[in-house]
Amino acid sequence: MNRDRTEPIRIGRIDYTNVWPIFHHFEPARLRCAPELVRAMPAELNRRLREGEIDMAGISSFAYGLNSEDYVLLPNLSVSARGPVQSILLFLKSPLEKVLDGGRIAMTTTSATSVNLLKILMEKFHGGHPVYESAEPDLEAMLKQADAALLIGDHAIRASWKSRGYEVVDLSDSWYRFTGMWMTFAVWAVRREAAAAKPADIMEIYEALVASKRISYGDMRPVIAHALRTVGGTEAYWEGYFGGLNHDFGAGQREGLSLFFKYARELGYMDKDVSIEEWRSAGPVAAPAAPPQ
Ligand SMILES: C=C(O[C@@H]1C=C(C(=O)O)C=C[C@H]1O)C(=O)O
Repeated sequence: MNRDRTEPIRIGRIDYTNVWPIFHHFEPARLRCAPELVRAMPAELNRRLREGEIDMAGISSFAYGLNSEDYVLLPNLSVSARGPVQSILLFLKSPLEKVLDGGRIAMTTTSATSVNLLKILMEKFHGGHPVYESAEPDLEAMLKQADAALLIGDHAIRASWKSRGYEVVDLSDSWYRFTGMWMTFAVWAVRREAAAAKPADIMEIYEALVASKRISYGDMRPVIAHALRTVGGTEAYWEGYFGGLNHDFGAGQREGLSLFFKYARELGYMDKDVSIEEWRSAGPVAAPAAPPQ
């Protein structure tokens, strides 16, 4: 579906706390192009962007890989970690050895990246062969049916707070231990036709997102205060949480994401080699070089 280009740009916002540093100081109503914000779970934003219902969004990095030919990626924005992330969690009811040996893992319907990261870790790095199923993100209901449950985002955070003594594996930590690399969970993608039709609007939005991120990183206290008020927890928890997250997309994150795509392809979960194309090489930032005189 191609949207009517006279309408304002529609931006998807992941409805989890992990993106707050990018959005806390982002005020769409103050932008000249007055974009609309649509909040949803990552899997829903992945679908909406793929179907052209929205023009740009933070989406699962895996969903970017699946449809990369339709998208350009905004530089320097992501949800990444190098080591533990605290919100991509596998809760174990049975010992890991049993899970690996044909055990059942219930995986949240809200994710695309972490479900594939889980498969890579279980199969490539642990040599296991679990059985996967999708389930709504409700830990106790998931563990009634399965030996282990994968939750992400605020669902994982809240479940970790009221943990019933399950062993918990932080998948970002596992990825780092096995590869020594960054893991990028979400990237900011723009539909190619939107980037071509409205480059100035995309640039205005992009600069406002990057500015919001810069302000948040200069002082995380307002973001932490907002998280305390709306989600709960303690100040120390949120300091640790935002301290472990990273919202850049540079050489390290790119290298980690390429490796993730390579392993997903190797295991048959990604159907092609993915080349990561950032907007600067496709958009107005890359003005053609002046021809030699
Ligand atoms: C770090 C996180 O990153 C996320 C994980 C995603 C996924 O698994 O598809 C998508 C977007 C991000 O929200 C998280 O949700 O906790």
